[in-house]
Amino acid sequence: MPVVRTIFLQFHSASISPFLSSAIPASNNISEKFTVSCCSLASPVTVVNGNVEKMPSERNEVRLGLPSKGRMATDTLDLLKDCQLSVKQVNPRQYVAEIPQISNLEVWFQRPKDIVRKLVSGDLDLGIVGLDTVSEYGQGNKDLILVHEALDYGDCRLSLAIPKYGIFENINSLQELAQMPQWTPERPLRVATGFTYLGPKFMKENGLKHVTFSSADGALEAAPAMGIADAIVDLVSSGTTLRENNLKEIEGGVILESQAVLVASRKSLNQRKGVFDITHEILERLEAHLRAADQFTVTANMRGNSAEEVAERILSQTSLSGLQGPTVSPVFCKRDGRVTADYYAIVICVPKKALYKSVQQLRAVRNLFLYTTLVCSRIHVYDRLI
Ligand SMILES: Nc1ncnc2c1ncn2[C@@H]1O[C@H](COP(=O)(O)OP(=O)(O)OP(=O)(O)O)[C@@H](O)[C@H]1O
Ligand SMILES: O=P(O)(O)OC[C@H]1O[C@H](OP(=O)(O)OP(=O)(O)O)[C@H](O)[C@@H]1O
Ligand SMILES: [Mg+2]
Repeated sequence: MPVVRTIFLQFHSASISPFLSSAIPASNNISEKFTVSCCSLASPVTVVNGNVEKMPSERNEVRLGLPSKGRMATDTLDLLKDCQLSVKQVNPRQYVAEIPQISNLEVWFQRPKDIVRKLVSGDLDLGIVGLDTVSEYGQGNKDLILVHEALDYGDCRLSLAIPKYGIFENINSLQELAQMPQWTPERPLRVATGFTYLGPKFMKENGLKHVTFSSADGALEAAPAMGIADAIVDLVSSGTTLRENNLKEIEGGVILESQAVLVASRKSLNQRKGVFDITHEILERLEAHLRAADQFTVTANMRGNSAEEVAERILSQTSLSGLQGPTVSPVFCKRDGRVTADYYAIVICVPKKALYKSVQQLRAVRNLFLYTTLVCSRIHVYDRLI
């Protein structure tokens, strides 16, 4: 289950708590990465991605970047919908949209990597992308804040994978790969990847010396069989693509565990009017939804002499006694012209991980009574944050 591991906004003060050094490590100004010196001109030409100004640009609207394409796009809209935030696009070919429930917020559809770049350049204030994209394109920039780091979709890992066959047949760990005599300065381990920041950083941190990287986009898994590379660094989810291409992951080879995250620009949060409040609003809705998604209501009808007696029976069970509740309500029926309540409907709220045990214990109690139904359903909206 998605545990919401980090919420970085402190709502009672205007400050942002210190955070996140592991996922987004050392500071690094991303605009340096896009600075190109053009040798044929007398003076160098600087190419930056987005806004060239150092300060946030003049605008009054708060901007949220959402993935425009790929598997994250639909899932992100679905999540927002579950949080009662409907993204209204005037037409599907337009890149700007609004969320009527939040005023002064513009939604911009962008490629995930461009969302990260534009957060850094100050052209977006908030964004939803995979942690892998934040880490790769954010390159440790301290301006990027993970406001929510577990949105519970887009789960995958960035992994090093090698062939199952040939010289790699008996290699099953990063250590064994590093110790292979084949890798020399003249013939290094050749790795194909789209993650040209995280890949080399990982190899360096793990002491692999003779390694070269080639950048590639898509269908990376074919590179070893084509003789273009010895290994790959790519996203893995089910593992099917690796398996079908005769590749394997190795012990110690996971570079990053990723899922969708809500990212903000620290500068925007501190300096741009409205960003903090809107972030708070979105975060509360996300939290309410994600917490509720882990909770189930269990309803059972039981026979008893009184509501108190039924409640006592239920609370005598260890798994059920710690829960708030139960709610016990009489179920009325008319018998021989008289209205009576022989049955009681009990409702308890159970976390997903306690569901099986709770249902088992309810069944045990239920055996003492006549029963009609036992219904479990996911709670869709929590009415308030705990
Ligand atoms: N196989 C996967 N399973 C689950 N999530 C994934 C998987 N591959 C990628 N992701 C997540 O979805 C994000 C977007 O991936 P997606 O493949 O949709 O876009 P892309 O790779 O940038 O574009 P494209 O595949 O069209 O070139 C990734 O950054 C990652 O967070
Ligand atoms: O472990 P699996 O479930 O098989 O998923 C892994 C594959 O998914 C991604 O590719 P994608 O489908 O995005 O295609 P791409 O290579 O064109 O990006 C990733 O690059 C892997 O190739
Ligand atoms: Mg892809």
